[in-house]
Amino acid sequence: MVVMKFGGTSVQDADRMDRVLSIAEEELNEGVVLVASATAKTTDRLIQLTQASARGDEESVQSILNLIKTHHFQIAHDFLEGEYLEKAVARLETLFAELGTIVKGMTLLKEVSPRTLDAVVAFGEILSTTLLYHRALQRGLKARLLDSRNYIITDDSFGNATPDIRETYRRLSSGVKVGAGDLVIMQGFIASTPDGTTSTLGRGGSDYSAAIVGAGLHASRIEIWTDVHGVMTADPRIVPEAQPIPQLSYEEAAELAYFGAKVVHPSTIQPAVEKNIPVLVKNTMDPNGPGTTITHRSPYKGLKAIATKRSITLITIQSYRMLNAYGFLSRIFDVFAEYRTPVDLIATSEVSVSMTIDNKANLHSITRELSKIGKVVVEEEKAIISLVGEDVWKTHETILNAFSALQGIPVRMITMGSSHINLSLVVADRDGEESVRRLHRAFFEKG
Ligand SMILES: Nc1ncnc2c1ncn2[C@@H]1O[C@H](COP(=O)(O)OP(=O)(O)O)[C@@H](O)[C@H]1O
Ligand SMILES: N[C@@H](CC(=O)OP(=O)(O)O)C(=O)O
Repeated sequence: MVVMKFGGTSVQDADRMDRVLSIAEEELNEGVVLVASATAKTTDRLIQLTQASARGDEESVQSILNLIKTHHFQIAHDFLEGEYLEKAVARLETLFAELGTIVKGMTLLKEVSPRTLDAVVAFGEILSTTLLYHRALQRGLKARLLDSRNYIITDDSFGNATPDIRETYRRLSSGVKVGAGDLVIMQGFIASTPDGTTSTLGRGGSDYSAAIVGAGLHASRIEIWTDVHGVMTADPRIVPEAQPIPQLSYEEAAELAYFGAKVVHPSTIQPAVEKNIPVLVKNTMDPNGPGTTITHRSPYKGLKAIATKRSITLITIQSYRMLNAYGFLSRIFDVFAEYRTPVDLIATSEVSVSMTIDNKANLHSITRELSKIGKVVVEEEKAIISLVGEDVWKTHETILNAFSALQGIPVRMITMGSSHINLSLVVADRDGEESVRRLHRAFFEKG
């Protein structure tokens, strides 16, 4: 059995949805679980909808709602007919009536809790899979539509919930049977708490859903279908010369994903690693292309790709009380733990510690607490540039070449992951893209 995940751009309209079903059909003899995201832009629009409701801005609420409605009804009319169209339209009407009721409540109260936000954004995936399902039936496929909320069970951290993996695997293995010829359609991103309240796995979370479903059902592989040729040597939006990487290790892929190569969601890799299931990243617009295969082993040592993470905050804490002291770092990290803020990079000297964080939600409180320990300097608008590959910094040429490529661009911090897999630099955000382009030129565009 294969799990195939299709992202928002892969299901953006009727043509793409048809393409997706053709790709899935090719693999139906193995049995397919198709995990789909909301159509491109829909999740953003649903979030805008909640923001407009919170302002009590009824005019914007109606216009966003109409945009989402028109788009989905258009898809239904574009590729469905007869009873399939009738059934799909009836289902869409019901879904939009439910959404309308929630939105009315929000607009009246001018209040949107994280729980309500999840209830609203979940409609994106429910709508897209409803359309895929009816089209699959019209195409004569043996299709079933499941609600992921009955299988993926999380805690109540709405907006970025953590799955209860054991319960989720239990429900998947007892409730989802996939035989040869079967097409099971499920939603990415959405889940529920044990009492049935809708939750979500965080933005971009459909990859994670696919990996959880793949691991829970012992899939032979997990395919992530997207709008690029695979994991590339750099973000192709920044570097048009970027090339697909045929093979990567889980560790390399996780590092790249975490440090900004958003083609694969960072958590995706984890459930696949644990069950040793290969992850393939492929292009919906070029299904016969090789894509990227992510497995346990790296095919060769050295640099594979350059990733970048923007809008980073660098926090430096300095104190002479650090000299020869112990327990200092733990006091610092307790502050980050208290405010549930992950630290990405860290560099220390005898009297100072520099750290980067991505999430600024609690920056003010964190700074206030850290000031009790030492002098704190906060620098915003930074970018992390990561050179990733097994043993990437073991050869001194990588470091020499990197610094010579970056001549004239001030490097604020440098760290080398102890796993030898990541050499990261911090530069000003405005220098981020130029740094990636120069490094890519130096390492991948020679000759
Ligand atoms: N190293 C990289 N390789 C491939 N794509 C990358 C990389 N870094 C960033 N990206 C971006 O990731 C995008 C695909 O991710 P995403 O938008 O989440 O797709 P989807 O909607 O299919 O889930 C690509 O369009 C690309 O611009
Ligand atoms: N629709 C959700 C989940 C997701 O993963 O989408 P995509 O696969 O298009 O990145 C989001 O936009 O965050």
